[in-house]
Amino acid sequence: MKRTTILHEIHKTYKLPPTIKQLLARPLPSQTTALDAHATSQDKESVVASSVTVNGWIKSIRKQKRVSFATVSDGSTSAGLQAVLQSSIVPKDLTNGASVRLTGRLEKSRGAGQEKDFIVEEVEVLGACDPETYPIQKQSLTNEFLRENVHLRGRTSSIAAMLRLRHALQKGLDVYFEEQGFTYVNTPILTSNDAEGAGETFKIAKVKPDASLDSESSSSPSPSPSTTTTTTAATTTTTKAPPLEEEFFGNPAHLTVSSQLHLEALQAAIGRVWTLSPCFRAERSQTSRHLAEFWMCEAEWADLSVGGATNADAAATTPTNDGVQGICTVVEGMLKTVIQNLLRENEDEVIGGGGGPHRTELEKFVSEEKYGPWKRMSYAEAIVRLQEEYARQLQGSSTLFEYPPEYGKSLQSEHERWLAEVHVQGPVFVFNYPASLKPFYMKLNETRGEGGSREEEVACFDLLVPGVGELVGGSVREERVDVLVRRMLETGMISTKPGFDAKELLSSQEAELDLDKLDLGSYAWYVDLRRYGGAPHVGFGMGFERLVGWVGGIDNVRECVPIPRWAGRMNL
Ligand SMILES: NC(=O)C[C@H](N)C(=O)O
Repeated sequence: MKRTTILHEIHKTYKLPPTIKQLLARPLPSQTTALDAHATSQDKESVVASSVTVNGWIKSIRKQKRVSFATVSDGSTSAGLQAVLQSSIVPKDLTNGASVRLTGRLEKSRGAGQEKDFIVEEVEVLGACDPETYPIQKQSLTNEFLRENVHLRGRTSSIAAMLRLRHALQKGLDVYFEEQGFTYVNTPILTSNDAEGAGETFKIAKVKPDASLDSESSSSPSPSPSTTTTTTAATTTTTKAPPLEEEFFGNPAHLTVSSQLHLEALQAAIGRVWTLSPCFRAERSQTSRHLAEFWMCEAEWADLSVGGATNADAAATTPTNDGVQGICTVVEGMLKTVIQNLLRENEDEVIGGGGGPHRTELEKFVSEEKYGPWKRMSYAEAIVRLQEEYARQLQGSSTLFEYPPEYGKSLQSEHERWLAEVHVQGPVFVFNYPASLKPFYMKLNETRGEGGSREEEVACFDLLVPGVGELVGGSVREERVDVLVRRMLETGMISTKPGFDAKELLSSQEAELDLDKLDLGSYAWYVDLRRYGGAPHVGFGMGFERLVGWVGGIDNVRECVPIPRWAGRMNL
């Protein structure tokens, strides 16, 4: 048997009934004549059967004397199925929110607004839903009300559309990375490192020691430190102090803030890797762009062209595939692929709440004719543009940046949004930030800014997009052991072994730091990656919820994740 035939047989035997989306996409039996003589048996099977059973939830119901109308949804599409029922078969508990099994036939609709009607012959209420107390009422509900009822909010059409959008975006990412020869890998959630060195990790609490290990060790001749002996004049009693809690893994553990470091280890083994993983940041931030638990799409790949000069200023106007410019090219390709896929699959329902201007804008950004390659500018140039704008603002325009832009300071969200929304009016890559603003793993450029006047800069970029600000960040990774270790020592991430002084080592005239004098702690393995066949490589990370927000035209990342968590809120 041919492979396709075998697969077809398997799909026939082990298949679930069609979803509403699948049913609505199939031709009706009355339209089968449209299938010509060349139609395959698969085509014929995909015609709607004469009797179909649908499981779903009642979204709305209008009960009339003779005939009742209900909209039924199973979540597979925003278009509900329009069910027409003889009122005589409508049970009392067929109310908004109830889960039902309906059997009947699909017919060409006589009403406007939908192509097909579902003429119901049998109704079974699988789970009733008290219409008086059901929180998901038909009137529009505020985001805050739905966050409080997060366990039920997937029943609303906007959150359900967001869930389908996440799915569609993930499929698009899969397509792009597959085409580029990447391998999808899984990285750990628990880690011994703070990948950003920014101290925003959630720590895993210590645990009580394992009692069974205790009894094994009780045969040891040395007394347990948790046993104390109290002597009084009359009696001698032995009481056990509560055992000291210990690290479960033997060393401190955290929830990961980024998969990057682990991805780098896998990259150094199989070349091109990517992941979409949960990340956790213990920031108290209450902004519309931050969550304590979020998903990040991250990729690392070997870039053997990166070995040379990495100062990308020269390449700013002609995108090349070297160094940081090469990463920007990949990120642009990835986003254009993902958005094109979405637009082609006509996922209109999930873009900006049904298309409209937001869809048109996205179409423009991914079109080579209408928008072209995305703009790129160095951090130094961005600061100049922002300072010009600030000067204009000081001369009397109504809004004034809260933070005056200054070389050497981080771009604030207001700066990022002005660059993307007003200055460029579209996505813009900002590259080569001062090293002091960025983490230890970013590669130091070989030249210090123009004329040596600026600080040392790193070969990195942020992609800023309208409505969101920073969507993606990435860099060439520092593969030179000495440069890497120096930055880690300077920033206090690693220390010296007893008897050595960090300041002295850093200022010594010796060409390279002596690793034997350093305590690399939990970063020893990361340094090893460079010592054993380390090669130039690059990577980036993209907040998945921010992508969902940008593409979906959704204002707050709390509405871009199924079950959001942020400082002060975790209802389930
Ligand atoms: N993988 C990345 O480059 C993302 C970066 N580590 C971050 O967390 O922002």
